[in-house]
Amino acid sequence: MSFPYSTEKQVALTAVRRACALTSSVFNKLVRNETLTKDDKSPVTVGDYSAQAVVNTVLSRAFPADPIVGEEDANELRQKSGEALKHRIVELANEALTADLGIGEMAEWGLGPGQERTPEELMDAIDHGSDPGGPLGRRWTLDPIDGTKGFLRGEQYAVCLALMVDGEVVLGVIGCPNLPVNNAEPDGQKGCIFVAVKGQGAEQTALSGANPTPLTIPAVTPGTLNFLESVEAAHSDLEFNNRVSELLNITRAPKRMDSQAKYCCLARGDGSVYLRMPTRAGYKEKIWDHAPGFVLVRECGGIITDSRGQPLDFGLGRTLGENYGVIAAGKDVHADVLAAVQKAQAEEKEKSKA
Ligand SMILES: Nc1ncnc2c1ncn2[C@@H]1O[C@H](COP(=O)(O)OS(=O)(=O)O)[C@@H](OP(=O)(O)O)[C@H]1O
Ligand SMILES: [Mg+2]
Ligand SMILES: [Mg+2]
Ligand SMILES: [Mg+2]
Repeated sequence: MSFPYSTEKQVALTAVRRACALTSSVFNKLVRNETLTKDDKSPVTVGDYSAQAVVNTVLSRAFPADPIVGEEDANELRQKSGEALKHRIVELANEALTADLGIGEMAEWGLGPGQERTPEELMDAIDHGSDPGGPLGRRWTLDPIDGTKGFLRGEQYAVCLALMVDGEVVLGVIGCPNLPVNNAEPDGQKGCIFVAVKGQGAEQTALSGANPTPLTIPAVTPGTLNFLESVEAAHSDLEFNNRVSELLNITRAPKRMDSQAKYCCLARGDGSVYLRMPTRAGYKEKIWDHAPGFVLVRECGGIITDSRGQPLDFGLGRTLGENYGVIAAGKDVHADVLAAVQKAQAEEKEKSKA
């Protein structure tokens, strides 16, 4: 008997693993070994586009009818000025697609030696990510490099892919090439991939390995609570997190890292609360920044809501709609965090009246 979504899981793991190998190689070739100015955007651009080309190529071969909501589009690459960038992207994407087949990978998914794509096919694959999203039907959402700033710093970033059916996230895969396989050994082996399927639990595997470990968020012992939060102050209200920590009597320092690696750390107990509140009115969170993390947290036994205590709605389009923030935590702590968040919000409201 095969479980629901078992083929989708295998295809998604394959696509994300190949994209992770690609982004690691982009980092080694372009960031580490070449002289680039600090604010040069090209390595991350090359990485984003080529990873989206690879994942979308695999998905559309395996599931030709499925739309994809992807972060990137190929407009810039189709301009004359994008020629050099395009050339590099085509080379990298083809390198990733034509690598030998690994365990569980199928040539029918457009993979393996001899499966090169033309530049046009790869540009079309990138643009296959232009679906507007919505409440009905089956669709994927992809963030080819989440945590672009972390990628450039050589710190945390993630390749993130999820499948939604009628607005419900049913499968999520997050590849974290720089995350230690074991949090207790920060200098040990790095690179892991997380997968969750609705109703079937979640697991972690080393990117170079084959044996998954099931994941459950451990119960938090009082006094050991800590926050997982963004690095960029522009992405999440870190002052607000600070106040919520005070209200919860948290003494441990927050763990800051880029990308949905935060959800992965929560899933395996490397941090106990992921809190992300908006820094300004008007910014709408993108579905690809949260969909895989959402199903991962739930399948690890955690709770994830906005600051009203409502679940996130992935059926509204490319964004989560009006931004009420995100609170993700184990089931034993979520209610307390939610209450503290609401108290801090009430305090802010009082202050703004004064
Ligand atoms: N103003 C604002 N508010 C909230 N979120 C924003 C904002 N601007 C951008 N983004 C999105 O943040 C994604 C990265 O989130 P992180 O948690 O990794 O941020 S951080 O890098 O740790 O600071 C980042 O994802 P990537 O672009 O894939 O890196 C953006 O989609
Ligand atoms: Mg992102
Ligand atoms: Mg991105
Ligand atoms: Mg981006």
